[in-house]
Parts: sequence; structure tokens; C-alpha cells
Amino acid sequence: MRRSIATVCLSGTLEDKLAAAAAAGFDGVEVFENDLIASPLTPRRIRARCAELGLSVDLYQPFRDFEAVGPRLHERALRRAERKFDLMEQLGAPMMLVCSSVSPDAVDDDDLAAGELHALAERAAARGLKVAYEALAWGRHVDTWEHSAEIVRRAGHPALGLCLDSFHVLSRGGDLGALSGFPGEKLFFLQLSDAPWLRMDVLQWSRHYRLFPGQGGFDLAAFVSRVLAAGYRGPLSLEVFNDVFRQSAPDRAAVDAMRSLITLEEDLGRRHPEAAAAVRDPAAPPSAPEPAGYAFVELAVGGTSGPQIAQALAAMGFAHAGRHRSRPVELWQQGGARVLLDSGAAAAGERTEVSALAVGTGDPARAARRAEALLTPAHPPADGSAGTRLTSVNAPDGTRVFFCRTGADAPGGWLGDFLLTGAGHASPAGLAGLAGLTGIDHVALSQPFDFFDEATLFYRSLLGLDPQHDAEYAAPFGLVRSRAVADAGRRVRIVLDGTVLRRGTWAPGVPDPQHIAFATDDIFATARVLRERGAPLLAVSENYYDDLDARLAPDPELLAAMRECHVLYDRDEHGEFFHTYTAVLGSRIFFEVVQRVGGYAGYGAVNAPVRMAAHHAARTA
Ligand SMILES: O=C(O)c1ccc(O)c(O)c1
Ligand SMILES: [Mg+2]
Repeated sequence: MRRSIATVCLSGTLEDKLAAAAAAGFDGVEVFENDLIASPLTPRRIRARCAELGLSVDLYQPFRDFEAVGPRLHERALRRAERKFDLMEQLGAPMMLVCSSVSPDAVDDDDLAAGELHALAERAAARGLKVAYEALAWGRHVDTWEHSAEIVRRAGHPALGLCLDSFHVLSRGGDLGALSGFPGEKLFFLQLSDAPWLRMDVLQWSRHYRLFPGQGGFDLAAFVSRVLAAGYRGPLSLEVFNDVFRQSAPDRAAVDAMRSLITLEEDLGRRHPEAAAAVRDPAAPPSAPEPAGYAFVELAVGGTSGPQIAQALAAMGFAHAGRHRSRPVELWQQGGARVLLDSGAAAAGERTEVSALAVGTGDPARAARRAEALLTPAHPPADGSAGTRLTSVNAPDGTRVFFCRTGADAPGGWLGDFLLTGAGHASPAGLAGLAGLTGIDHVALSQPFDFFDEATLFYRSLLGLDPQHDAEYAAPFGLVRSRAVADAGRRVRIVLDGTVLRRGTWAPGVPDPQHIAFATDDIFATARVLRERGAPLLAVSENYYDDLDARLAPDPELLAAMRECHVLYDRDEHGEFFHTYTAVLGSRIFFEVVQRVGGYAGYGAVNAPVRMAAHHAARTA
């Protein structure tokens, strides 16, 4: 299917937007009127620029407040339209979008609206142009797609058809059930956007909070499948009004947009193969190989934080299991949990952070081809000193994602790059190590406010993960939101955290904290070993336990053990969750130990504000 994007989605001048759309691989654009009016380029010049860039101009929009106004205003509106048709001829735009009127002059008369749109379509047809009529969710009299379809039907003009916009339909809880009776050739244009489910004025919601598909809560695959089943074969066109994207670098936003469309098409093929068959893309990305879990997580450490983190890992029962043959990287291991400490970047400063995630997979080459198809260039496979070849890509947040062939110890496996000490390495995945840690439960990466939605879509689509949990909570230094993505087997879980508002300079919390959570089958046994070995555990406020008692009334002995071991607790209808933390090590890293009981699939988000306050207290003590 052809892929298009409305220029309103991107920041910058019209020229910036066109260049970004073309660079990201879009086939066409919807030219937004305001972008054109503000441009120093003539419509002819814009047309030539689009042609140079290989972009078609699919739509000119929006033409507002046209229909159902009566003869005097109708004549004026037609004159206005003729001027825009002149422009569209120069621009090479074949179709004009007319959105339903919000004018107080419009009257509630479908026959009048149909008659006036018929007259407009007649003028358009005389020039070989078409008109697509779109119901805005806040239109004065026409605010549902069914109503706009009825007016298009009554007008009965071949140059007049329908523009469907997922936001206007889905924001109102509408569905496309009735579309099956609507002639497919009358479906002129399809605009797509996602959005978070919010309870607010629909115009505000639309103008500020739309997202690219896959970043919000709408079921766009189901929506598009209906439209395709009804016979639509025009472009899939993104139309997103979003306060953040409006000020983001357009190249990066356009790549995010394209990734969202590719992922949507993939969802469509997976969940609605009948509809998708008509539009299958031969260059579609290969499916994500099933992840086998975390092969390792690598931390970049500095001269001070490196020894501090190594000491903390040792106190947590990790063994120093190996040293890289050619780089200053140390391998620490316990059970199936492997952490690499890379001090090679120390010259860059003391910033301590998650530098890489490594996912085990049976097919690293396919994972790399998928990344490329999702506009994330893979690094050339690095030749390890022992002949291993590691495939990796850079996430937009700078984290490197490695794809490691499963079986690290097999010949050619990545462990071959390490001189092994013989310690720790002996305890295979799934078997508890010294402190009972069995593996990595999840990794939490915080994202800058402007890139939160991009990051969640990126990790999801790259690794074939599904959105799992969304949480929003009031932390001591501002609101935080958190979104978890995981594979169906829950072997790779990533939690992405961000602030709900762009953060000011006052907030004294840990800047962009990141953490690795290790799994245990017995949190109290683990916590006691950690304490005996002097791990830097985080003390939790007494108030927390008093409140826990009031809220959930845990067994008194259990509560006492939690107090003693600084273990936090949550439960839901599926099971229970116990977790405990270390202090912050270096600038922004800490560790967590978690025990899941039953089917609890969350992350104890309810306790995050308490943890943040405790981290703050520990750092200022
Ligand atoms: O917010 C608007 O005015 C507006 C304009 C054109 C569209 O296609 C649309 O969906 C919304
Ligand atoms: Mg629209």
C-alpha cells in the first residue's frame, strides 16, 4: 500500500517537512494549507520539489465550513473553493479534503448539505479534481462518519466521496460496522492516527494528543481491516496533531511515523490476514524471532562507579565470571543473570548507564534484517576476538541492542570473547546462584519526555513485544508514566519510564534513573543474603509498612519480614509481587530484586513513589 503523511505531523517549514517525509520513505503527502500559505515557494515550485523527492501530493486540506449554509454564503464558498482549485491544479493535488462545518451559519439540513457538496463536486470534476468529505468529531451538525456517509450518498456525485479519519471515528466510540454496505469506490481517503484514551473535550484531544499508530490505545489494525474489506485501496495516510511532534526534529519524527505504519501493516497481516491480503507489502519486515530472554545487560561505568557497581554485584552474590579478551569489559554472573561492566567509555565521564541490552535469539540475522526494515540500521557484525560475530542496532535512545545467538557457551557463542574465570559461569540459566537470583526479570529505561512514545513503539516493534502495562503515578518530584512491553513468553520485559510533563530544572530526583531487576524465587532468603554480604540495600519508610497494613492487611509475620528486609509488596487478582532495591550507584543505576507469585504480571508501580523518595533520602543523607 502507498504510505503518506500529512505535513501537519512534522515540525519545520514545508520544505523541511517534505524532505523529512521523503527521507523516511513516504510515497506521498497531504499538504496542509497553513504550511503552503506560509511557504515562500509557489505551488508550482512545491509540486516540482515533491517530484524531485519522489513524493506525490495526495490531498490538499483542509477546506472548512463549506456545507449547509444557504444560497448567499454558498456562492461565496464556491468562489473560495475555485481559488483553491486553481492552486491545487498548480500543486498537482488531485483531491481536496472538506471537513464538516463548525460554523454557526451552517444549518442542520442534510439535503441542503448534499446539494451544496454536489455543486462543489461538479466544479471539481470540471477540472478533473475530487472532493473527500470528512466528519470532524466536533462538527456542528455532522460529527459522525455515518452522517457524512449519508450526505455523500444523497449528493450522489462521482467526484464526491468520503474521507475516513480513525481519530474522529474511534474517539467517539464509533465503529465501522455499517461500512460493509457503503460502496468501496466512494471511500476516497483514509487518515490514520492513534491516541491515548482520555476523557476530555474531543477537539482538544484531537489537536494535542494524537499519536502515530501503535503509540496509543486505539485498535487501528481492526479499523483499517474494515476499511480495506469495504474496498478502500488509496494510501494509508498519517494525520497526527501532537504538541511534541510539532516541535521535534522532523527527520526523526518522520522515521518514527514510518516505523509506526510498517508495524501497523504487520499487525494487520497478523490479525486480519483476509483484509491484509489485498495490500501485502513484498518488502515487509521479517517477523521478530522469538526472544529467548536476556543474554546480558551491559552497563557503561566510570572510574568511580565501576568499582562501586562491581562491589555491589559481588555483595548481591554475583561472581566475576570473565574478562573480555580485547576490551575493558568484565562479566558478572549469577544463575541466568549476566551483567557486563564496560569501563571503556570512562573517558567520556562518570556517567553510568545501561549501554546495551542483549536479547538471545535463534536467528540474529533475521533480527537484523527486521531492524533494517524498521529503519534502524544494523551495525556491521562486530568480529569478536574469538571469531564470534555479534549483531547489534542502536535504539533511538542510544542504547545498543545486541542479538545474540542462543547458547552463549556453544562454539562461536558470545561468551567465546571472554576469558572465563570458571566462577559463576558454572551456574546455568534457571538455577539459582549464591543469593538465589535466577535471571533478569526486566530492565527499566527512562526516556526523555520528548521521546517516550517513539521509544515504546521502537522497542515493541523491533523485538516483537506487546504493550503490557501503562501506569501513571505522582512521584515526589513530578508525575511519572510507565509503560511495559514484553514478549508473550515474558522472557524479555522492558519498562519505559518518562515524565508526564517536560521536566524543569528544579526537580532533585535521580536524573533519568535506569535499573535492572533480577528474579528470585525466595525474596526473603535473597534479601537476607544480600544484607549479610553488605549489599547497599535501600531502606524503606516505616510509614509505607503502616499503610500496607492498613490497605492490604498482610499476614503479620509476613509484614514483619517485609519491614525487616525492606521488601515492598503489591498484589492483584492474578498474584503477588515482592521487591526490594539497592541504592543508586553511580549517576543513575540501581538494581531491584523481584519475586513474582502466581500470575502477577505488573511491576509494583504503586510503590514507585516510595522508592523514589527513599532514593532521594539516601542520596542526600
Ligand atoms: O483539527 C482540525 O481542524 C482538523 C482538520 C483536518 C482534519 O483532517 C482533521 O482530522 C482535523
Ligand atoms: Mg482528519
